[in-house]
Amino acid sequence: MPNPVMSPVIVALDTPTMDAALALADKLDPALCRLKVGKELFTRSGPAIVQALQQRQFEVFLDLKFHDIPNTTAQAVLAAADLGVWMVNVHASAGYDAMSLAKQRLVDGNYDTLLIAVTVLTSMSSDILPQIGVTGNLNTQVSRLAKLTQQAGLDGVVCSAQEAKILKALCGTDFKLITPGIRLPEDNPDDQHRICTPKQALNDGADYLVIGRSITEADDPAAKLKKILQSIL
Ligand SMILES: O=C(O)c1cc(=O)[nH]c(=O)n1[C@@H]1O[C@H](COP(=O)(O)O)[C@@H](O)[C@H]1O
Repeated sequence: MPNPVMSPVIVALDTPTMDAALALADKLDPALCRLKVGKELFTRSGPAIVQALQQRQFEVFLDLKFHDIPNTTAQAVLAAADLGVWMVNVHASAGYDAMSLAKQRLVDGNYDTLLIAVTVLTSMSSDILPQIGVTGNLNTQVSRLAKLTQQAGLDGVVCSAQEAKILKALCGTDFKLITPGIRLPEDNPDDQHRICTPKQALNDGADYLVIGRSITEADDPAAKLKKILQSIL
């Protein structure tokens, strides 16, 4: 197993091919970041990409956001844990039973893979929520799903850093907050709606920062990662 990494940055390798992902990984230092493998890359490359990154000493967050009936969700989480990944996620809106069964099976199998749940995607804003039947306040919805996730025994949630303060107060310091939608002031927000700078996110209580395009589309990804790390010193 790789050594624990002190950096809070998780770089999202949202590339279409394994070759492109490994070319990016080879520019990055496993002492300075973890890597996230998401739906596009995993669907194209499968477990081989996870193994190749682990061989390069990277800890991997497998971001497949499982959202299914309890048994299917739990067995998918176990399959991810069998790959030796550092962290895996589900959607909190799969519900308490799916989350708690998945966590129970990890505990029963003595896995140390962290299990977290997505609350409300950072690409969503309050005016979009009614499209999916959520008519209440966005922070209320994020808080409800975070509390449900904690009650189900998971290790933390994916949320926007804009909700970090509220969730740390609600769920306590041990409950991990993983925050995508991170941008330096000069970066393009792309399709993210609830964004925050790395420094503000950490000040407000985020534990990990998921950062994709700001790093992966930079002319020099390693230099951009270092710039981000310097901004949070
Ligand atoms: O679970 C995630 O990682 C995730 C949840 C969320 O609410 N928002 C979100 O952007 N993500 C992921 O975080 C990454 C963000 O990438 P960038 O917007 O390029 O920094 C993408 O890989 C998304 O799939």
